Amino acid sequence: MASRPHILIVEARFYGHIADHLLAGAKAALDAAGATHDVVTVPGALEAPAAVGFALSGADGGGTEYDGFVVLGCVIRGETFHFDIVAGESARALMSLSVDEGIAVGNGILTVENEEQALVRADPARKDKGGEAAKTALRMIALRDHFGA
Ligand SMILES: Nc1c(NC[C@H](O)[C@H](O)[C@H](O)CO)[nH]c(=O)[nH]c1=O
Ligand SMILES: CC(=O)[C@@H](O)COP(=O)(O)O
Repeated sequence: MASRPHILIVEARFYGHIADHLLAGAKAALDAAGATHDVVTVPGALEAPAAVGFALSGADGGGTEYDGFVVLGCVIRGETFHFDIVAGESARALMSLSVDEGIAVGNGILTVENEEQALVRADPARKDKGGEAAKTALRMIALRDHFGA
């Protein structure tokens, strides 16, 4: 793994107060690991995979300055099928990017039934899913480096 992994955090701010918690947890985990990071925001979880793709293509059209990616967001079920689309498609697209592009991704997009479930999972002092996603990205960077991939 790079001496100081450089991470892109993609933050979906559909629920800003939830995103704030997730971001705090992710930043704390990256800082504790000695990693550096940049943060970009997107409107919602559906846009998060595209942001990763933009970073991968980059200004020079190839490669990326980032060793890995942490994607943060919160999808809360409403009255319609849209939850399934947003939750399912964002996860599917991130999974496809990680497998097809061989990139290290920590998926910290919460998919929950209500705000209380989201708060418990976003809070760094409780389930800290943002920190968990950051640690996952770092682990996958190390694993990729182990295989020389
Ligand atoms: N309902 C939630 C959304 N919906 C918005 C979509 O993510 C997307 O921005 C919109 O469909 C325009 O393309 N996004 C979340 O992140 N969380 C939700 O609960
Ligand atoms: C997950 C969503 O897109 C959700 O906010 C949509 O709510 P609704 O299904 O009530 O329109």
